[in-house]
Amino acid sequence: MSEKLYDEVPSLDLADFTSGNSAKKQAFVDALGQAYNNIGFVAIKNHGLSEAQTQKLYATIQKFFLMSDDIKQKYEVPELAGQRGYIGKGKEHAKGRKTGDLKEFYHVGQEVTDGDPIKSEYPDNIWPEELPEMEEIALEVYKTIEAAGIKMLQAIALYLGLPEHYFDNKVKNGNSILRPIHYFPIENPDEVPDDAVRAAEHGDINLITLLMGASADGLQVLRNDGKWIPITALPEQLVVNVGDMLSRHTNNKLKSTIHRVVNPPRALMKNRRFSIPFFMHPRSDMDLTCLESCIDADHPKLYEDITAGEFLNERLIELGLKKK
Ligand SMILES: O=C(O)CCC(=O)C(=O)O
Ligand SMILES: [Fe+2]
Repeated sequence: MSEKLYDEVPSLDLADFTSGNSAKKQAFVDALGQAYNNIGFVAIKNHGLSEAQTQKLYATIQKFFLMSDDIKQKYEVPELAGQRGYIGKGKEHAKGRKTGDLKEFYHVGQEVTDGDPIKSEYPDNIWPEELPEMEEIALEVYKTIEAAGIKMLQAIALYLGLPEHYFDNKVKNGNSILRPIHYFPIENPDEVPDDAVRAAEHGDINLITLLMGASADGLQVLRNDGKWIPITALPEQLVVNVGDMLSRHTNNKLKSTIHRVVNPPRALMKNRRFSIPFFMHPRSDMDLTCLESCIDADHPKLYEDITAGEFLNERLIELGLKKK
């Protein structure tokens, strides 16, 4: 691992990868690999998502979260283990914790439209009747970020010495989730548990996460030396990080870095925050067994063989979203 200590998350231009200039493409792959071998996060521009799409989705989800809890709860379906629709305040906690995070969120999943039998594995999306505009913009953003994610995985494949299109079929109609999050205002900080935070420190479950610029500060990533580094993406950037599935598949060559969302100072707890991550998952049958090319005498195999579907199931139980 390179010992470089980053003071901020490196910024890359996805157009360097897609433009057809082979030197730029290679430079992108090298820089991405270096960052993922170390801090596990980059910020990218030219990802294909427009400012207008971003604003429209934010406006829509703000309307949703500002509705009453009674209305929002109509869209909460516990039997789906939080995989679609609304997930209420404090329901999810980080792995290894009991206190729920100070957030509520909404899950939009894959819409399979090409006859792929995988459709039967996925629950239908849930759309709030109060917001007829939500379906179209959420699915448009879903597809656009998914396309950027496929490009990022192509760059990652090249860095790993795999065929460029190694991940393409594995993520085709994959189990990805778009998750608008509302870190709700807290008028009286004494009313929440002392150790409750917006998002306790965690690694993401999936292959990679693509995060749309948040409405406020708070996201921090844990550097190798134990220091928390704030992530301040520019409005035109997506923050893209490695998740546990990819770190497992690469025997930790790529780092799924621990991150968290801290609370604002006590006096500012009444300020809300919104963010929208896209968790890019493969199809459930993807084999996450450590790649042979990532195992050698200095890097013994760290993980048991497991499929993406089995790994996700384990995690949903650990996060409090699914019953055993
Ligand atoms: O809200 C954010 O900025 C990040 C959220 C996050 O890390 C997550 O939901 O996994
Ligand atoms: Fe996360």
